[in-house]
Amino acid sequence: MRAPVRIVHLGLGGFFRAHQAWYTGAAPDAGRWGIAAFTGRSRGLADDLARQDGRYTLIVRGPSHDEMAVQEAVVKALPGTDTAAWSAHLALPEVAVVTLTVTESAYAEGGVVARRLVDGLAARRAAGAGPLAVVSCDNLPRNGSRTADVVTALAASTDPALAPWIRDSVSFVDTMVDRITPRTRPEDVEVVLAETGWADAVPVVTEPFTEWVLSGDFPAGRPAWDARFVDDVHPYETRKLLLLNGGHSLLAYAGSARGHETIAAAVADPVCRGWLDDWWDEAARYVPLPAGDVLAYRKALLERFANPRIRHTLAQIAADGSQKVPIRALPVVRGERAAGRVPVGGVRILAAWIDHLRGIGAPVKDAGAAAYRERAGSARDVLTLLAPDLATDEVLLAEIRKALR
Ligand SMILES: NC(=O)c1ccc[n+]([C@@H]2O[C@H](COP(=O)([O-])OP(=O)(O)OC[C@H]3O[C@@H](n4cnc5c(N)ncnc54)[C@H](O)[C@@H]3O)[C@@H](O)[C@H]2O)c1
Ligand SMILES: O=P(O)(O)OC[C@@H](O)[C@@H](O)[C@H](O)[C@H](O)CO
Repeated sequence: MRAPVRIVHLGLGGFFRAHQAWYTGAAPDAGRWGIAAFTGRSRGLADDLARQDGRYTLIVRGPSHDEMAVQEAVVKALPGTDTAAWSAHLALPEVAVVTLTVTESAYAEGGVVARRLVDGLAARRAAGAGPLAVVSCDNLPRNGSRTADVVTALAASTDPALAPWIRDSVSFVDTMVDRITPRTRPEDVEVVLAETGWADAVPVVTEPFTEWVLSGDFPAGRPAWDARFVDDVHPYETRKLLLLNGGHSLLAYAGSARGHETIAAAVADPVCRGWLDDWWDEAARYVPLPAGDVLAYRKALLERFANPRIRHTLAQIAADGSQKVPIRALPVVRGERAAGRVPVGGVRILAAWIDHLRGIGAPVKDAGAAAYRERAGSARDVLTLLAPDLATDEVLLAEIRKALR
């Protein structure tokens, strides 16, 4: 017997299956919590997974060996284009939690997050199905508040009675999510077949490390996830966004420009490693956690990045830089300039991203990049668009120009 659907997910992909679905399947009350998972837009993965009744193999790939286990928490896989099914699921009174992993760009005003949640929550209100929690698991600062803002803004302009209902009935939970999950490759399908005899069309590869920190209420309940529940997620999300994701973006642009293809290859290059240390030294000043904790996190992170069996491509991480660079680099650059220092690591990220916009290193795959590419010939013009407050900082501009290839 499969668990009943009590969680609805939007953004069925690799990360959700390695993280939230894994936590749900591993919880002691897993039998009470099934997930109906919708893709963000395309239908291929939903169809493949539906053919396997939602089951798939999670390959936990350590530096020396793999561990594999079939995951059962996803009981339905549906295409994001089936908006009727989406609203019908959100209107079920037994559904208590909605989770999201739809990438940073989907949180833009009028994007998928706002549209789908407003439609689904309107159906829930009409059905009298009661309160629930919405948990954004995307790499955005204050992801819960960000979700609340875009959803309530759209509700207020399209369905004025819905906005107060959302305020009273929906809890937007802030989270920090962490588990490096590269895109599945054809070789991974073959490894599962050879190891287990099952021709799983859609396995997921992930690293052994995993972390989930949450802050907020679950008015209709939640699984007994083995996660950390705190009053304020901010210190943890800052640690992760600046050190891990910021480090990733640095290597994605600067490492690919040096001919590397993966994170592991880039950190094995002493030049890239030096750049990473520069970035971590300055970014660490902005992580509001004890210095010893930050140092331990850096040490563990380096081991995670160096895992040679995880092929996390720089091209995958480089995508959507226009959404990621402001979150991952600018807080540090602004802080350092306000303190009168030259942010060597932050400058490296900005210069490498401008080089990338100019066609150096990983290819540009970013729906928000057109305006930046038009201006990529001039560092000042890029900064004017990215961070107008920094575009007249002549010291910063001179350093960026020096760091360009
Ligand atoms: N992969 C990781 O290591 C990792 C770790 C932590 C957090 N995350 C978060 O999870 C997100 C998804 O990562 P993934 O590895 O599962 O990617 P993926 O490509 O496997 O899946 C992405 C999902 O999001 C949907 N999507 C993408 N862009 C969209 C858009 N603009 N509008 C609507 N839907 C969209 C896709 O249809 C798909 O369902 C990341 O962007 C990040 O915010 C990923
Ligand atoms: O998933 P993105 O596109 O937001 O960012 C790419 C990586 O930096 C990211 O996926 C990390 O691997 C992840 O955040 C680790 O938990």
